[in-house]
Amino acid sequence: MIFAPAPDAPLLGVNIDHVATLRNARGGPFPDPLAAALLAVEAGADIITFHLREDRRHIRDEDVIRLKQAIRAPLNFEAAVTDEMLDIIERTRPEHVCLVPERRQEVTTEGGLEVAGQKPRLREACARLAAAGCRVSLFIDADPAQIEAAAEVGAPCIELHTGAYANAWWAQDAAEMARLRARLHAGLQRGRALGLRTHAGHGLALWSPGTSRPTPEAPSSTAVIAALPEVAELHIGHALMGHALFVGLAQAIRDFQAEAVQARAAAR
Ligand SMILES: CC(=O)[C@@H](O)[C@H](O)COP(=O)(O)O
Ligand SMILES: NCC(=O)COP(=O)(O)O
Repeated sequence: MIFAPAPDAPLLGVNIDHVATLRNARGGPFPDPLAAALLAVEAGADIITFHLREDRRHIRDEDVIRLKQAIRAPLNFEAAVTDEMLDIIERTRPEHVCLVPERRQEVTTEGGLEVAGQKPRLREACARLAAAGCRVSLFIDADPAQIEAAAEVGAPCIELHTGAYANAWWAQDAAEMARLRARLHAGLQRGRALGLRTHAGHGLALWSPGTSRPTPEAPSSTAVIAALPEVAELHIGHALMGHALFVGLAQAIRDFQAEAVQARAAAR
């Protein structure tokens, strides 16, 4: 199906972290997150997003260098607010930076950045990264105090954490979905009123639980958030890569079967 372009549709940042997760599970070079990023750009991704974690559990320093050299779309470098990360970002000079919180034991980014409680530190980081030519975004919860603090410290953008909404969606908890959608929408509107560019991301998915495809009655979590008019960018990774498995698995099986059949024929 070909969709007519919607001029106000959110840009899509494709997060490639979990291609690296899969690669690192075996310690070899495959699958290469750079190859995934190249394919993503060719397929229409507007932005390539990646998170260089302090523990390097998925993306590694050499991936960052290779991405910077080879990717022509804007890079969105997600990082904790540490001196080490700020130094790496200054050397890399990605187009976009998203400052995120990190905890060693978390399985993923479980909450938003505490901006209101560390304004001097964030003000300094935003100024440093702006001086390096990076557009800075702060990854925060849809909390009015954090949104106002983001504007105060000079960040031009915020990305609202959609993880709680995404979890409610997986559980199909209608009351919680309605409450969290309204909270996100109010947060996006507050951000816009403060002059911020507003993004959203984390945990967003495409297929509805219990159905093979989203329907108008049970839209995907991605559709619900994308429909909010203040969302200028969506950043999606984990479920997008999971979705790729299901849209690509049948072809992968055919490719491996063909390889085996041809090898056996050639060996005869
Ligand atoms: C900040 C954010 O929400 C994600 O982009 C981030 O990359 C999550 O970390 P993991 O990819 O390690 O789950
Ligand atoms: N900032 C959110 C992001 O990049 C993607 O998060 P996820 O879809 O991997 O949960």
